[in-house]
Amino acid sequence: MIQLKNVSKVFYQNKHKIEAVKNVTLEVQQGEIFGIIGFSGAGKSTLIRCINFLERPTEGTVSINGVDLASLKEGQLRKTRRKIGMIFQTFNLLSSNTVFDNVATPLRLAGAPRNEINRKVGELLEIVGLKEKEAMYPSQLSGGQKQRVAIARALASDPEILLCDEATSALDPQTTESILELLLEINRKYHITIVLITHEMHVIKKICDRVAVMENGKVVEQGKVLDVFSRPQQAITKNFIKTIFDVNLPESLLAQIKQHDDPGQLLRISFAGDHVAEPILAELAVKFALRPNIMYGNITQIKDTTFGTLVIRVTGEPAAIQAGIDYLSGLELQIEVIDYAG
Ligand SMILES: Nc1ncnc2c1ncn2[C@@H]1O[C@H](COP(=O)(O)OP(=O)(O)OP(=O)(O)O)[C@@H](O)[C@H]1O
Repeated sequence: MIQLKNVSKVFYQNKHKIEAVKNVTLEVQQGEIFGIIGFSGAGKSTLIRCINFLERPTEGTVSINGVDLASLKEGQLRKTRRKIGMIFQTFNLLSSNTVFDNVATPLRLAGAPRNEINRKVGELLEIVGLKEKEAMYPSQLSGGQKQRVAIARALASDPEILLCDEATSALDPQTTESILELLLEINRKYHITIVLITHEMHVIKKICDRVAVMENGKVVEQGKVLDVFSRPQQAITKNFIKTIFDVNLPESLLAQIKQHDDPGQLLRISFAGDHVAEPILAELAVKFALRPNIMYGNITQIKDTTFGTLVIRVTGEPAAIQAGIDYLSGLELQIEVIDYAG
């Protein structure tokens, strides 16, 4: 488990104080994929670099499996760091080394025997799907292939934790998908804890279990991705979600609704997992004699769970509408009455 307690990091540039990370407390459980999202300059890179002490926090503690990194001597810290792999947006491969040699480097540095290196590098290149490219040089590879080499190299030390610093930001959408699939596979097969930073909500949605949202050096919101997605608290979180999943009714539709003689009640229903299959609209009609009309809907996949939102207009007796809302609320659906009058 990774524990960050009240971590702050201050830089000084020409005597100017920059508070890159401010009082961050978070825990990453063994085996989970934890995402940190924020805009450029939010402090994500600095924070993730504090996890392996590439940056030493100015204040606060970082503990890995209960051990405070600040308490370790240089040799012990190096040993702990070997269990924390890292990959970068810019891949950081040695351009004069072949794919094989890039992946072999950590093993050679650790003094592994030649036959062990050959076996392990072969196995790792197999995992990342690049066995046939082992004699090539980084300049002969695509961005996605370079990142695969970097992932294989990071795995060479059998890490328990993999830190990903904007690992897919330099890649096109299709290549991003395949690298995210690979990270997911590595997490599931080898139970490696992954901490990633990104400015793309799509990355969080696809592979993360939990997420922390950073703004101006602070973590302003954190939780399970599904919870944060369905009940975002902060404006910045809502904006990130909006980039991939808009829950709002288009203005033109709203204008049309206002013109109805009996506009009824507008409800936004959000649902996840099992509730996707429930015939709630038919129930409203049959049980409460309401007339539900679908105005707008959106559905998406958040890692393994389906999440959707539906805006409906219900007309009928006011008491029946309230009873219908109570009924939907009882189903553990998230119901929101949209105020369209204003
Ligand atoms: N070594 C450094 N010296 C001085 N200031 C720094 C240093 N590293 C980061 N900063 C500053 O700290 C703040 C946070 O930077 P950081 O790179 O952690 O943000 P980020 O969220 O990762 O942004 P990006 O996505 O653009 O990399 C910025 O104002 C940055 O200029």
